[in-house]
This record gives sequence, C-alpha cells and structure tokens, in this order.
Amino acid sequence: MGSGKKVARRDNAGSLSRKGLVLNYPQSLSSIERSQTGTVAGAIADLADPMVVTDRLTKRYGDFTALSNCSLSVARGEIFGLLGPNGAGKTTLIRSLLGFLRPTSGSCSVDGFDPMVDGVGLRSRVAYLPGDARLPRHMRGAGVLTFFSEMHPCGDVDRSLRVADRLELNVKTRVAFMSTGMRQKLALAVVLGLDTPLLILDEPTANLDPTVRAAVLDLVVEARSRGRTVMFSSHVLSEIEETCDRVAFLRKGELVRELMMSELFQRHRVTAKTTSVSAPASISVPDSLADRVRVSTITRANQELLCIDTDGDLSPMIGWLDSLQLVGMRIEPLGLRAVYDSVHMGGEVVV
Ligand SMILES: Nc1ncnc2c1ncn2[C@@H]1O[C@H](COP(=O)(O)OP(=O)(O)OP(=O)(O)O)[C@@H](O)[C@H]1O
Repeated sequence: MGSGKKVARRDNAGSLSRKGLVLNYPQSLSSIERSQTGTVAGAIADLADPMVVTDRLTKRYGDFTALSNCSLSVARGEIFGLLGPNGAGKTTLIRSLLGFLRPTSGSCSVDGFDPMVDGVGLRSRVAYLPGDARLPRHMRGAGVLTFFSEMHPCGDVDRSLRVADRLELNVKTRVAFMSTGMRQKLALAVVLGLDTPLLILDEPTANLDPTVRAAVLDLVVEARSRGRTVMFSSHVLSEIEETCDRVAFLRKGELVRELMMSELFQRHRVTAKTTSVSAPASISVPDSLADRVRVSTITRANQELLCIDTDGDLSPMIGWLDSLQLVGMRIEPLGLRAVYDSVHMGGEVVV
C-alpha cells in the first residue's frame, strides 16, 4: 500500500474522507494528549466535568426538525446509550457533535472542543464508527488497518490487529471479497484500535452474529475500564441494557427521557391472573408504598392480567404482595423493553 496521505483528501472540516469510512485527524500531532480520566467502570455519572455537552442543540432541514433543543451531558468514563426508532435523530446528534453537521441553533462540545470552532482538534479526541462505514474495496484488511492507524495520531496498528484477532477477522482478505459482517468487523478494528478519549459507535453490532456481538460489547466495556468514554446507538435493547451506564431516548428529534441503568434495575413488574379479588379496583396500596407502586392491567396472549409496576427495593413490598393472595404471580425486572414501549408507543408503564 502506498502512503495513505497521498490518496486521502481533506474536506473543509479537516476530516479524512477516503471514499467511505470517515475518520478524523488533527493538523498537528502535538495537539493530542492522552486522556487521564481513569473513571471507575460503572461509576455514577459525574457530570461536573463532562466529556460531551449539548445545549439546546437543534438541526433543521427546511421545515423539518431532525433534532430539537437537545440538551444532554455525557460523563467521562461512562457508556452512554442512544436509543430511538428509525429517524429519531441519533445520527444527527452524533454528526453534529463531530462537526459534520452545522447546528441550526444551540451548541455542543466534546472534551472542551466546540466542533464549529476547532473541529480538527475535537475529532482528534474521538474515534467514530459511522452506521454506514464503507472501506476501500481494493485493499486487504491489514492494509486498511495500517492505513487508518498511520492517519490517526491515536492509531496503533498492532492494537487494531489485536482487535481484528479478537473478532476472528482474516485480515488477509481483500475488502471487496469480505462479507457485510466481515467489513463491519474491519471497521470496528479500525475504530477500536484508536486510543482516543471518546469512542462514538453508531450501531456497532449491526450485521454481526451473536458471538461477535458479545466480543464487541466486551471490547466496549474494556474501553470504559481504561477510562475511555463511549457513546453508542443501537436498536438492540438487550445490549444497551447489558452495557450502558445511562441511556437517552430520542423520539422525533426530541430527547424525551434519560435513565440510569441502575435505576432501571430497581424496577419490577408483577403480573397475576385477574380475579374478583385481584382486579385493580380491589387492590389497596398501603400509604408507605403508594409513591413506588402503580396498579393497572395489561393484555398478554389475549388474557387480561393484573399488573403492578414497582420502583425501588422489592423487599418491603413482599409482605404486601403476599397478602394479596394473587394467582399465577410472576415477578420480572421491568427491563428496557417496557421503558422503550412506554416512551415510544404509549405503553402502560409510567417511567
Ligand atoms: N440531509 C437531510 N435532509 C433532510 N432530512 C434529513 C437529512 N438527513 C437526515 N434527515 C432526516 O432527519 C431525521 C433523523 O435522521 P437520523 O439519521 O438522525 O435518524 P436516526 O435516529 O439515526 O435513524 P436510524 O435509526 O434509522 O439510523 C430523519 O427523518 C431523516 O430523514
């Protein structure tokens, strides 16, 4: 492979665009400093000195608002999930953060850099996996890894090769002859090989089999344990649930809910058959539990069930639940699915 710099071209934001996968590098290597965050994995989000801040960030295309007044912060060292249906504005938010889109109004910063003021400096702090990563088809996997690791100041080809190995990718294969999943693995090896303070992954596990998905999630968690901050979007609720410390829900361009995963794990749903004594109207909730319990009905497999959603420690509720003499009682963690349904489809759960 020849020198990548000869074939690369810069766009006016200083990014490297080589017919596909877009990574970014600064004009000057001396502007790079390694992250010294060292945040403990899974720690409560410390938002005193956040890695990412958006303030009423808005992006409009003509009359259409793709992102509306979005204000959020991502703490250093946390894994922050972005959830939302197709077209919710996740990619718009990510690309605005990176300076690829100019906001209509509002502002944002990454590690103290404003993308509209110093996009190059900002992008030197970030490794970004686009949702539609495309790679030079004529190159072999190893060549692609070398190319991008030489281009980025935080690159290290040995690290990229180790990631490729973890993902069981044959890097001798030409990109043109790779399957969709193999190309995704290669793009991941490029991005995860860059030792930047922030990692932004747009649907990183798309097109991957379950074993490789698990390996990718392990790599994400390892990145956090080395003090890196990770933002990632996914449509797979279980992987957000397993991996993220906090999650934001976007709907029609609006940030509608933020949730700490530790909060979610404190929520449970109790279901039971509806009988004359277990109809919602007959259930009396003690005052001590009133603000942590919500009683309703749901329909599952054409059967109406009594549904009790609880928030917080279950142990003080066990005696009360027992006193209700419910038939066919099941207790399950509420899970992200229920929250997602509640936020996006007007489900029964109030969260
Ligand atoms: N250049 C553009 N011009 C007009 N509308 C656009 C443009 N780019 C994006 N949009 C619209 O903005 C909205 C948000 O798109 P975005 O790609 O951010 O969604 P997303 O949440 O990432 O979706 P997905 O989960 O499908 O990737 C969509 O309705 C999309 O059609």
